[in-house]
Amino acid sequence: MAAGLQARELEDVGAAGGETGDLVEIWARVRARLRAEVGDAAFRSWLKPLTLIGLHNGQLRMAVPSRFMRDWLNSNYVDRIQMLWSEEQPTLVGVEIVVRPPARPAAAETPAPANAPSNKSAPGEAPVVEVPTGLPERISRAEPEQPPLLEVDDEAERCRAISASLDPRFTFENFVVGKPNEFAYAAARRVAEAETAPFNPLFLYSGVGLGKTHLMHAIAWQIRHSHPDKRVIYLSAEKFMYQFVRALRTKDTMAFKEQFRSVDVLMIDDVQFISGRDATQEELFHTFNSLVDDNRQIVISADKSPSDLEGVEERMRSRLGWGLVADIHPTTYELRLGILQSKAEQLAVPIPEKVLEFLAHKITSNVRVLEGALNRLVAHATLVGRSVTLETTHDLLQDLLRASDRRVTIEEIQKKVAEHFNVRLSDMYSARRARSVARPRQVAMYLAKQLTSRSLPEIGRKFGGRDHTTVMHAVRKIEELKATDHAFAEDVDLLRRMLEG
Ligand SMILES: Nc1ncnc2c1ncn2[C@@H]1O[C@H](COP(=O)(O)OP(=O)(O)OP(=O)(O)O)[C@@H](O)[C@H]1O
Repeated sequence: MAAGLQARELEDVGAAGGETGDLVEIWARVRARLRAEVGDAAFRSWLKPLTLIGLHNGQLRMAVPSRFMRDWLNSNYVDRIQMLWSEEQPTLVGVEIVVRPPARPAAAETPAPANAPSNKSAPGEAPVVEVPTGLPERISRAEPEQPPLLEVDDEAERCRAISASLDPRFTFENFVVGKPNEFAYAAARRVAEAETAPFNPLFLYSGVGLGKTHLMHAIAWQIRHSHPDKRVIYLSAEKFMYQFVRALRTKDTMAFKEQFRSVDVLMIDDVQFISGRDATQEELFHTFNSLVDDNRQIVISADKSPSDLEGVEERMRSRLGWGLVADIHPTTYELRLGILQSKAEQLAVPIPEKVLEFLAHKITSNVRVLEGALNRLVAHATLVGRSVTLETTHDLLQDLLRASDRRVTIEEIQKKVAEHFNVRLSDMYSARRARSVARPRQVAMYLAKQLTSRSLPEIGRKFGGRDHTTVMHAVRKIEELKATDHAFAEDVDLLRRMLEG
């Protein structure tokens, strides 16, 4: 029998069949039945975190770590729990679920379990029978006590260790704003400057290399600057998973949960990484619930919108979309030029405006590639001590320029032209010289020269192994015809626009 139990409470426990241990046994049986009824996934999400506090006046008291969970259990499971429990103990009057958030550990202390029993009751409330410590782990505690996760005692140190990888260049000041990213930028700034979470979570998404990570780091820098006392954790979803798995392996899950659930701002980058990783998703889900309940800010980034995240559970996707979802659109010419001008300004080497315009026009894939191109020009100029010109740019960036040209292939051009002039695709490579097939073939060669960076011999090879002089002749012929035949010129321009998309 647990020490410190009052006579009145003993009566209640007695009604259960004699000993506090009976309560625990009943709970174990009820849990087993619930698990069989609802299945493993729902059980792990909603019922496993439920812990028994005790019984008073026929009222069963249980605890969960967050309000969100309590509400969910009240709407979905509490009646069933009561029914199953009543079958074991007909004197049961009701079931009450209370919130017991995980207590924050003092620095250099081993954290207490989130649901560690406490003998304190709310003022004016009758004390409740507490399940004493020393009961089987699986019943009385979510996790065993463990030393802190990163072997760093001080919690602030732990946060710093996780966020150590913030890039000093990724600040709001260095972020160039244009139409495609103004909404995401404004949302990020608002989160960084607000005293309390204005929308939760902030979900940023875009294609590769368009500035999600930059904005996340910028939020972290800004908060660090204006609220140095706030605990901010920034990490990739991959790292979150890695730490979670390590915590499982070393049985450090309590410290893990504690660490993530006690921050002021949690930022997780590239959340698409958790696709198909069920245990990590579940942990993240509970972390989110706990933080949102406490009004702590969460910022997430991904390469897709929440609803398009395949391999991510429905409840998680809906959770991710609850706050503000902001996407960054592909760059425009103006934004690319703005970014290049801003980066060029920071470099010691002068870059002619013509070169920046050329790059902004040619390299459209993403900002990372654009930056890479600029860095390559600067590195070359610095090494050989020669200034950057349009010519050196062409030479140095051949591969990049070709890669971005690859958006239109010669095969696509041949197919489109054949369709347009109603000839067979094979006529693009055949030896037939009849005007009805030779002219479309020449148009295709001309467009291949205009729309790709392939050389004349390369183009010739793609057209049935023709010589480069044949391609040159075709290009000249089409230019002549365009200059003299207006309808023909329009036809060719239309094809060009269709191919350029
Ligand atoms: N608007 C912008 N202004 C200045 N730099 C930018 C801008 N957008 C992107 N960048 C730069 O482009 C590079 C790639 O951006 P970032 O890493 O943030 O992209 P991402 O969307 O997170 O990419 P990934 O999908 O690969 O994670 C970074 O160096 C970043 O500073």
